[in-house]
Order: sequence, then C-alpha cells, then structure tokens
Amino acid sequence: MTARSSERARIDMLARVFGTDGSGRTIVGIGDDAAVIAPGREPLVWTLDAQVEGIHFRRDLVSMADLGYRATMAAASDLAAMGASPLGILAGLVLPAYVTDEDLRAIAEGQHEAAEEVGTQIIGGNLARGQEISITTTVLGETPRPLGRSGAKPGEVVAIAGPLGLSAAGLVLIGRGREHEADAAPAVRAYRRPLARITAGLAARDVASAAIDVSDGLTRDVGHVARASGVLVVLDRSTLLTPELERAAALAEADPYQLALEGGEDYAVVVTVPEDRVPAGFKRIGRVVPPQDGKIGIAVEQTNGTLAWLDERGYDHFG
Ligand SMILES: Nc1ncnc2c1ncn2[C@@H]1O[C@H](COP(=O)(O)OP(=O)(O)OP(=O)(O)O)[C@@H](O)[C@H]1O
Ligand SMILES: Cc1ncc(C[n+]2csc(CCOP(=O)(O)O)c2C)c(N)n1
Ligand SMILES: [Mg+2]
Repeated sequence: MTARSSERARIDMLARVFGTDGSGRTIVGIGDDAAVIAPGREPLVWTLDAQVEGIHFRRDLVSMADLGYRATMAAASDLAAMGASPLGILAGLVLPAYVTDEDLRAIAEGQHEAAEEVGTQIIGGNLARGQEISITTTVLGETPRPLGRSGAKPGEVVAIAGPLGLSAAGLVLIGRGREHEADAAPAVRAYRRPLARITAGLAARDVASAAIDVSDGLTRDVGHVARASGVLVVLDRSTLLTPELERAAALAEADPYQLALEGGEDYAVVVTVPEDRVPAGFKRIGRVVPPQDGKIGIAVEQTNGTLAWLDERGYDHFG
C-alpha cells in the first residue's frame, strides 16, 4: 500500500491508533486546537526532544515502528531523570512526501506502544511536510519532588538503572549488517527499543540527591551532574561492563569500556544516593568525592589507587 492521504484523514488515523486516554486526566485529546489536562497538586515537569533523520536515525537502519518507539522513549526518559511520572505526550511529525499512510501508521503504533509502556498516551501533536523525517516529542509529567542535577554530595554513591554502551554497540552492528547474530540481539534491541526508566526514577525520587539520564554518554551526562553539584565523581571501572556488552563489543570490534563511557542513547538513569539507600533496580558504579586540587568532573580509580581523569567525551550536536 502506497496511499498518501490528506492531512485530515491522517489525523483521523492517528487518533484511532492512539485511542483515548484511560488515565482520566485528559479532558480534551486529539481533535481540538490543543489538548487539555486536569490539574493535579504536584509540580509539573515538561520536556521536549527531537529525533532527526540522518542524525538520530537512518531510514535504512530502523523500521518506522522502531522510530516512533525510540523517539517517544527518548523524550520520556527526561521525565525518568526528574523522578516524574508522565501525564501526556504531544508529538510533532515532519514527513517527506515519500512517507506513506502505512509508514505513518507504523510510526504511530511505535509511539503508542512506547507511551503505553510508560503509562501514558499521545494526546495531540502536529503534522507538517518537510525534507526529512523528524519527530519532536514533548512529555508533560508531575512529581512531588523533582530530581535535579545539582544535589550530589561527597560521601554518596553513584548508581545506575539500565544498560550502558549497548545502544551504541547496536548501532554499529546494525550498520555492519550483523544484527542477526545472537550476540548482537541485546545491543540491537537497546538501540531500536530503548526503555525510559520511569519506574526507576520513581524508586529513586525520595532518596536521590541528583539524577540524570544517559542520552549523550556516561562521562558527558554524569559530568553535567558533577559540574552542577561542584563535586568529583569517581567511577568504579570494574562495574561498567556486562557480559552482554562485552559480547556485543567483541562482535563490533569495539572497546567495551569506550562504549560504556561514551556511547549514548541507552537512556539509563544515573542517581547519587547515600550509600545505604541505593534503590531497587539500581547498581552501584561509583562514588561522589569533594573536588581534588580544585578539579570537578569525572575520574576512574586506577588499580594503584590513583585517579585517572576522564574526558567528558560523548555526543555533541555542535562539537
Ligand atoms: N532551544 C532551547 N531553548 C531553551 N532551552 C533549551 C533549548 N535547548 C535546550 N534547552 C534547555 O537546556 C537544558 C539542557 O538541554 P539538553 O537538550 O542538553 O538536555 P539533555 O536531557 O541533557 O539532552 P538530550 O536528552 O537532548 O540529550 C534543558 O533545561 C533544556 O530545556
Ligand atoms: C545514524 C546515527 N548516527 C549516530 C547516532 C548516535 N547519536 C545521534 S544523536 C546522539 C545523542 C542523543 O541525541 P540528543 O542529544 O539529541 O538527545 C547519539 C549518540 C545515531 N543514533 N544514529
Ligand atoms: Mg536528559
């Protein structure tokens, strides 16, 4: 099927795929000039994320359904990092002329699946014609206690929920046509079907002093926490690898440590917490110490006990 329906018919199709909000907070969903959500008592948390063809994905490497899914999860992940639960999602799609109704339905089904996975719904958005596919997603949520980047304190530990390096390994393996090998499966899934760690964020909300999600790479993103908090984060190198990452890295002929430290788009959530309060679902990967010789940032401990500074490498759109 290669049908290309009118904007109106496409919006009707999207409304059918997205369905109606079962949470009871949406007063007006798809079909009016804007969505309407009933207010609650908690502070609102609001994020926006764009996925652009050629930058975040290549059409030959992901299906349309995967694209919708990962765009939605990438946006929802920022709410996880704030310790918030989502209330509703708006998505703006830019679609070139070659995108068929079938392609659009697949994108929407991926978006819907991801939204349901994190307990919410797509309640509006926009369609526009453009030169390349892009999906801009905003997620509105709420939390009684937003988790910022600036509260990390010396003496605390650093803990993570979610994978490290797998998504970057998956992208390499898909690009090299090795996605069907058994050792590639977890990495390919991490790239195509990442999970926003909403539940982990909620579990950390009342105990964490700071949090961030890993979109651009561990050193870069945890570096934001270190700088915002004025501390030094010392990572424990021995905790960064998993058998899944080691196998995927071997297949990709890549350094698993580099993938773990610099690979982005895993959407793991990293928190700083008191040592005796690491929440369920989190693994300890380091500790928070005071600045050393005036230096804040990220380091790893060498076997001889000295610290090696890590460059905050990772993804930079303009770097
Ligand atoms: N164009 C913009 N206008 C206003 N604020 C912006 C703009 N772009 C980014 N920001 C703000 O800058 C801060 C950091 O944004 P950034 O997109 O780097 O977040 P991030 O979660 O680290 O990134 P990403 O998830 O895209 O990797 C956020 O508070 C964001 O709202
Ligand atoms: C084809 C292709 N090439 C490279 C990458 C890697 N990549 C792109 S953007 C980004 C950081 C997250 O984006 P943002 O900061 O906008 O949230 C990363 C790691 C990819 N996904 N697809
Ligand atoms: Mg983020």
